[in-house]
Amino acid sequence: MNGVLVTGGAGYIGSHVVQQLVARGERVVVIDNLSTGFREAVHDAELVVGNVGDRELVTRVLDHHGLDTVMHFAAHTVVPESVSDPVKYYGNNTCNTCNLLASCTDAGVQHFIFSSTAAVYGMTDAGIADEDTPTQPINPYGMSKLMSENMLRDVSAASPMRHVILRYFNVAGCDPSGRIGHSAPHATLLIKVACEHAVGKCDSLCIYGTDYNTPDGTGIRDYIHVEDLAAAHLRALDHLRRGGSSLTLNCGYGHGYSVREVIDAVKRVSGRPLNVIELPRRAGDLAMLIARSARLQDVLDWHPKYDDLDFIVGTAFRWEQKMVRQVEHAG
Ligand SMILES: NC(=O)c1ccc[n+]([C@@H]2O[C@H](COP(=O)([O-])OP(=O)(O)OC[C@H]3O[C@@H](n4cnc5c(N)ncnc54)[C@H](O)[C@@H]3O)[C@@H](O)[C@H]2O)c1
Ligand SMILES: O=c1ccn([C@@H]2O[C@H](COP(=O)(O)OP(=O)(O)O[C@H]3O[C@H](CO)[C@@H](O)[C@H](O)[C@H]3O)[C@@H](O)[C@H]2O)c(=O)[nH]1
Repeated sequence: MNGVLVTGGAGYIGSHVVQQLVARGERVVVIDNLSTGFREAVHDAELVVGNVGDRELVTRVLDHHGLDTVMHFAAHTVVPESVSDPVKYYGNNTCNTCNLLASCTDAGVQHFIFSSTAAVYGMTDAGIADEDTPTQPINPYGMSKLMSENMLRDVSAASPMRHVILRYFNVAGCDPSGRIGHSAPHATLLIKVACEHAVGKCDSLCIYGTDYNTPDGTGIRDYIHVEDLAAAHLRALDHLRRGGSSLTLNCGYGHGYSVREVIDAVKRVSGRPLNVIELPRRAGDLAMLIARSARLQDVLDWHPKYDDLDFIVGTAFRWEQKMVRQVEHAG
């Protein structure tokens, strides 16, 4: 019987994937401890509140529902926090993933799709990474994910399970219908923070570094809309169900925008002036990181629908406006 366990399905990216899975008629069960996720983000799927590292619980959920696929999003995700508290990151991202893999082996899971990150690459010569670029993470977050990738490859090699590792670049935007979005209260991601400022949640927006070796001196990233990323997960599932081999794939559009270009887009889309403060570089940041994503397009026949900065920013901005209205309504 087909069915998907989505770990971290109450979080930002997981909830968008759950929505797409349910929309095409998949049987979905979510497990999430709600540490950074929200019960309200899970529509139309069963939510089990618990820890992915709880081997007994996860095995029971997999067996009880007869689930043959796991999509693993549950993790801590804040890079600076991983530097100050590495044990938290290795514990949740690596040790809990090891327990989850043990549950998958026990329950005979066939397909595993893993949320990895561009942070596994670290410094690249030209700021562009393909899947064969050496992995040299420069922070514990990236290392915790790389260790999980390696565990997954080893477990797959020793069992009938096959996997797809998706290395996300900078994920942004929200469901265009406005049903779900990015609700994290202490977000640090540029597009979310800029949109929070545009709706008045904070007084200013900081640019971290204006002296990078880039055309306008600010950092360049490859921003992928969360709905396009979610669609890549469904393609990955189809690939594994067709009997496709295990894969590691970059998820990005293959081109980037600078911090100043993103800020201009937020001004354009919101129609609001922004109070921008220029600060020194943030520790651990790279000048540029862009995906070579031809493999994702070729192997999974994935084609982006929302490769447009103003569209991405527009969906993020409308979600922030909705959250402000909800707070005003509640007050
Ligand atoms: N947001 C990005 O730009 C980005 C980029 C690269 C990779 N990723 C990866 O994508 C995945 C999802 O990230 P997100 O941005 O949606 O973050 P998020 O914090 O919104 O989602 C993570 C979810 O996992 C849950 N969770 C955490 N630890 C858990 C545990 N031990 N047991 C059960 N549930 C647990 C949280 O409650 C939350 O709902 C993560 O694995 C992250 O590393 C995100
Ligand atoms: O308030 C802000 C926030 C960010 N930036 C800059 O904006 C760019 C993007 O930063 P951010 O949105 O924080 O994303 P990254 O630091 O690139 O990291 C994200 O993207 C990675 C994949 O590329 C993921 O692995 C990480 O989890 C996720 O935090 C960088 O140049 C930052 O210096 C600012 O100038 N001001």
